[in-house]
Amino acid sequence: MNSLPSVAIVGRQNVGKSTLLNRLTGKRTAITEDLPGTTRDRLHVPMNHAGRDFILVDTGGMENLPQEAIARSVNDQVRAAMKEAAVIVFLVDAQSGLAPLDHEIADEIRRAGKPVVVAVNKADNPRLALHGAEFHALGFGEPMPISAYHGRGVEDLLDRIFELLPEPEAAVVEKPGLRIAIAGRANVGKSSLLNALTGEERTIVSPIPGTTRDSIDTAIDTPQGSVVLIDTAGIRRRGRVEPGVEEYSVIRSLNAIDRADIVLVVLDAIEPATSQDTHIAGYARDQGRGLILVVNKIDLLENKDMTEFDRNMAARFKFIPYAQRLYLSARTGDGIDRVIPAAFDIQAQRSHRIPTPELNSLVRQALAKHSPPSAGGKLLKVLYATQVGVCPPEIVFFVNDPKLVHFSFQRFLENRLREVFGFSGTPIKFTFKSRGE
Ligand SMILES: Nc1nc2c(ncn2[C@@H]2O[C@H](COP(=O)(O)OP(=O)(O)OP(=O)(O)O)[C@@H](O)[C@H]2O)c(=O)[nH]1
Ligand SMILES: Nc1nc2c(ncn2[C@@H]2O[C@H](COP(=O)(O)OP(=O)(O)OP(=O)(O)O)[C@@H](O)[C@H]2O)c(=O)[nH]1
Repeated sequence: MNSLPSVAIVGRQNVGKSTLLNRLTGKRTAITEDLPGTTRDRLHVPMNHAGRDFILVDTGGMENLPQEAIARSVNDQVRAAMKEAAVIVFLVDAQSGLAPLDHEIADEIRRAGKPVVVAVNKADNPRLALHGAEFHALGFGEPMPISAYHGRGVEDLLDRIFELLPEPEAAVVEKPGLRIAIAGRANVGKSSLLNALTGEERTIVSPIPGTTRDSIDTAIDTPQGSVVLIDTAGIRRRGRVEPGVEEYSVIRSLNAIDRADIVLVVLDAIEPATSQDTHIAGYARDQGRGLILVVNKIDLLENKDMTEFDRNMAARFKFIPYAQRLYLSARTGDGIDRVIPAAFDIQAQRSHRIPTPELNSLVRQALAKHSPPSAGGKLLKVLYATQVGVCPPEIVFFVNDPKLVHFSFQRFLENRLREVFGFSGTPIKFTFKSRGE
């Protein structure tokens, strides 16, 4: 995956992490205060230095706060940030000097095994800068004296970070084939589905939520054509497992959707519509991906008549009425053989191009049936429609006044289009432009 490298600023409380972040980004993004522990949640700020893009990550202070729980979750977040980081900026304080906790943090940083630069902050004048030497003891080479507050040494620090950043990745050569993402929250059976589709035990399946860590692409040949399965780490429910790691799982899952043609939103038959489920499906829709709602674990359902269940599903997911719904069991294999053909079918529908004359005659007929909306006596006129894109299909309507287009009218047009041209399983993008635009 071609994601931007991140640079984590790590250090105990009150050494000036937020101040440094503000200085580096030239913005007042972080809240700084004299109170220790102000920076609670991590901040990610995109940066560019000397033509390199990276993401600067501010971490909370690594202090053993009396409120054990909060402290531990902060530490987990810091660890997660370090794990993800390409470079670590270890920030220490020239004015308070080398503290025992600095050594503990140094050990943590060593465990992360990343390139490190020690920045000695609050070295506001040359005398204080001399104090920097004692931080040699941390074992990360020459410490760099800086003053985040006054801006001293900050450019040099950026240059040093730049040197430590890895070479930009060569553009990843994506494998050819239909790209199918297996998305869903933790424990719905994504790994099991992947195994069932590939026909081998290639991922570790476990009843403990959060077992699938990294997204791995798997290429398979099917009777319908080549497929690349994009596996995603579960989108975890907030506060459930390992704070910090959860956040990265969400980003990774959304990344997988970004890279896919078709998204399998995997649901658990026992609990098929949590807000996480609808969030994932909504994201896939907004990205214009083909959508299949895969209800897994149907072997656990007592009532085998799915009519009522399916009616409820349609109601819960009425924001994507065109999404296909498949019922299966990754465990027993029941229904598995319908997944890949359904994905190829949707891809064909997403790729369909309506010839302009056909499209316009459909629009004319639709308008004749449903009198178009008007406002203050002004009637909406559709002058011309044309499909400008595929995957997802995108249709532009030239009208006399786009303000006259109501949501209900758009829905009416969409329904007519779907009745005639299908477009099953795919969102359609509509744009209304005024004549001359
Ligand atoms: N003299 C001096 N003070 C600084 C400098 N940089 C930061 N400070 C002060 O140090 C205090 C703590 O700064 P913050 O940026 O909030 O520190 P932090 O590390 O983000 O703190 P936590 O959120 O508690 O982890 C503030 O009062 C800053 O004004 C500096 O270069 N020189
Ligand atoms: N009864 C039944 N259990 C299933 C089925 N599919 C998966 N499971 C079980 O559900 C649990 C979670 O399955 P996984 O495949 O690890 O789920 P996941 O979505 O990859 O989970 P994370 O790694 O947490 O994101 C395991 O105990 C599986 O054995 C199924 O079709 N029927």
